Amino acid sequence: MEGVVIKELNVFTDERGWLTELFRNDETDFRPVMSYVSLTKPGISRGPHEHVDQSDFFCFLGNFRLCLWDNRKGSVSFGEKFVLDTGGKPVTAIVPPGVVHAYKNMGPAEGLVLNLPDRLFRGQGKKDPVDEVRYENDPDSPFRI
Ligand SMILES: Cc1cn([C@H]2C[C@H](O)[C@@H](COP(=O)(O)OP(=O)(O)O[C@H]3O[C@@H](C)C(=O)[C@@H](O)[C@H]3O)O2)c(=O)[nH]c1=O
Repeated sequence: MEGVVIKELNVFTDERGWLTELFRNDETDFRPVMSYVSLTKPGISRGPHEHVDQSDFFCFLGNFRLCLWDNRKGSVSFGEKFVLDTGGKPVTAIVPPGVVHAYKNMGPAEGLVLNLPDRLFRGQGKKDPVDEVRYENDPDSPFRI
């Protein structure tokens, strides 16, 4: 899908556990301005959401299904749907504005998702409206996970 970047991370495992790099500014032009982490319980979804100006940089740590819908009228992939099952592998996904996104924890355990978006949530000093269209409570929405 145009502008979406999915990357399966290179995991270094040893007797203590594992380590993986999430972000390097020599590998992408993407420039995060904040980060947060959320925990999602088994069987639970977050989204679908769409941003007007913000791109998200998600990192999935758990067994997640990511669904994307291209809602950008000028895009070559307008109307396309994309589904990725991480299968428990750490995966990052850059999701541009206008691409509707949702994810669901498909596994039996709690899962973590980090996000390094390129806009501040509610702007400088949290004074602005949230840049987000939320579809999860819209019964007429075509976006269903
Ligand atoms: C996203 C965010 C939320 N919050 C707060 C607001 C609220 O009280 C609580 C939970 O926020 P939300 O309900 O927005 O969380 P959530 O529904 O998980 O929102 C996220 O969903 C995924 C699918 C995305 O698309 C992300 O961009 C983001 O919108 O955390 C922050 O303080 N900072 C943040 O950056």
